[in-house]
Amino acid sequence: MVNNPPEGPPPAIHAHDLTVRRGTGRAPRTVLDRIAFDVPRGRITGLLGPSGCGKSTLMRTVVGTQAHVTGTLDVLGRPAGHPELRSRVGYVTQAPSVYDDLTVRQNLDYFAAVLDPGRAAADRRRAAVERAIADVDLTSRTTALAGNLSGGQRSRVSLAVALLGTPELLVLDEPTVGLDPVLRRDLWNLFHEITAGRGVTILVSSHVMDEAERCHDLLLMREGRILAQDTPEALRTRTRSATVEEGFLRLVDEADGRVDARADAQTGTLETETQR
Ligand SMILES: Nc1ncnc2c1ncn2[C@@H]1O[C@H](COP(=O)(O)OP(=O)(O)OP(=O)(O)O)[C@@H](O)[C@H]1O
Repeated sequence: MVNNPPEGPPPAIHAHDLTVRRGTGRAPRTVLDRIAFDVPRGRITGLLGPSGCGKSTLMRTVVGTQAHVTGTLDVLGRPAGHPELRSRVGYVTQAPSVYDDLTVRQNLDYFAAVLDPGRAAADRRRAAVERAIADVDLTSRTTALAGNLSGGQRSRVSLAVALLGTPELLVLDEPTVGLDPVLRRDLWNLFHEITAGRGVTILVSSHVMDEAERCHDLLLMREGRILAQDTPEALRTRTRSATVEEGFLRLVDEADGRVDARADAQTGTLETETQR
């Protein structure tokens, strides 16, 4: 691998010269454009940027479900999409992938059976389901139909499914969309517990800049490129900004050569929580 510091463990994700094209026909669009970044292990890395900048595409590429990929993308020391990564990487898509007509426990039993099939694995599956339900704090709702749960609870079921295989890396695509501030805080606390307690690496996307402050590290994206990779504090200091959002806008202006036009950039580049 290239660009790794000599000391410390290798990053959970290493990308170099990574390009993704999407769309059919003669002229597919370049959605990720020769990007390079590292995601350190055992930390929460936030992937932030405006709607349409390529966050979901990058996540799909990391979990190996995206076509038309060129360049280098190593995940947990293997090329993205390697079969060995199936049980080592958990992925939660934007829409909660649960069956509404099954209960919480039935959903988890089903996904556990897909992940670890066979009679011989029954005890292991039962233990994994119990642990995942406890992890997301849904022990009191195991017999509820998923279709009758609140948005936050459904997100938790999706997260529990992703936790079933005890992944080393969790890829979470905008898990807090549509949740109220209390549920968002609870979910972020859960992410921190998962990372601190088990050393799991989390790559989580959001287009709400407030959430940047909850991450250990940030990848700021814009129009298919990485604008910055930093900790929230380093980003604020480097850009002499009070918030990550302000720092992001300053970087956008610098990239556009519009350092004096920040007021323009504030008009809708990003969504803040108060606007949602
Ligand atoms: N199936 C597709 N075919 C062609 N282009 C696509 C397809 N899906 C997404 N795109 C384009 O790729 C770009 C990146 O989309 P992507 O969904 O990765 O962005 P995003 O940052 O996750 O957006 P959001 O925050 O709204 O989910 C967008 O310009 C989008 O129009």
